[in-house]
Amino acid sequence: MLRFRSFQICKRTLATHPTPKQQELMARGLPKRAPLPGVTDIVVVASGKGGVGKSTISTQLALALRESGFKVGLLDIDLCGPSVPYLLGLEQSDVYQCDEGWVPIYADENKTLAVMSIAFLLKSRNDPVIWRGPKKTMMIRQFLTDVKWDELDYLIIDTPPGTSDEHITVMECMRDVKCDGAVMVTTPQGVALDDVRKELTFCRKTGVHVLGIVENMSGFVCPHCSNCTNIFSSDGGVELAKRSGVPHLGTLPIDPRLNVLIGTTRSVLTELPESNTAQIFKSIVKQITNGDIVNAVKD
Ligand SMILES: Nc1ncnc2c1ncn2[C@@H]1O[C@H](COP(=O)(O)OP(=O)(O)OP(=O)(O)O)[C@@H](O)[C@H]1O
Ligand code: SF4
Repeated sequence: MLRFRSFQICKRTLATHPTPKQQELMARGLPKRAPLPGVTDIVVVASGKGGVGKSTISTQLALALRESGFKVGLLDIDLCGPSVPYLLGLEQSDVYQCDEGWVPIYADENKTLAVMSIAFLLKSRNDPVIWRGPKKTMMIRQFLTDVKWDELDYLIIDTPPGTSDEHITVMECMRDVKCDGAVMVTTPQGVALDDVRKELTFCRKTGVHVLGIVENMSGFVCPHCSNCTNIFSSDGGVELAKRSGVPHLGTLPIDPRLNVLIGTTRSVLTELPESNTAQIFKSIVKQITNGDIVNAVKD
């Protein structure tokens, strides 16, 4: 049986231990709340629908932020199907506890990418998470607060799909920990868009600021000539962003070369620097980091 003990949260505060990014922000006179000790900005990656590429985007976004020089944490709270360890090839890693909480896995020697997932607590990848309602809720809440992150510029949170109870709990927790914003992922087709539209309303109701929409799997990049072909409809995410009054952060095609990176901690920025896919990730990173999500208005 899995055990998830309660811990005293680290007492480190923004005032006594600001990260370099927090110091820079304070020097610029911008007020900043530090909802999790040591964490400057929290970005949640969400969608109203499953299978649209949340985990892929969370992982590559975390890696792209790391390549851009930030200290990054990646928290996978998809209790139904935690796939971040698989995507990063960290499935065999073991987490352990210290007095201050769970110690995340570091994806590199320089400790620039820290990873925590529910999957690290399961004996095998095939083990289901069998908790019900209140236990799951408690687990998610503890998971958010009981990880001992080192100082992070960004914590990326990969969430469960939008219809589950867990998802609702996660988004409610986001409000409580004062998340800086949500990146909504959709595919261009109507079904996914409908779900994301509902998710946008849900974010508005729960007071989670939406940083913008990423349209994923929009067209297919040929592995031979790199031409992009629109197999289904395209631009649904762009339209939704326009109509909802939220930024469109980028449109990613289905790029089979992304799948080659599965099981590694390599970023599309370093592996395919000339590709359109890398440029799109670069642009998303730029919008998140330049857009000063510190200033993001919480609805
Ligand atoms: N832009 C892309 N190009 C190529 N493959 C992609 C792309 N985006 C996602 N995929 C692939 O699609 C599948 C589903 O992606 P992913 O697991 O990231 O979705 P998800 O939204 O996190 O799913 P879930 O709702 O189950 O958590 C994976 O096999 C992933 O490798
Ligand atoms: S896009 Fe061009 S290279 Fe790729 S399969 Fe089609 S014809 Fe061939």
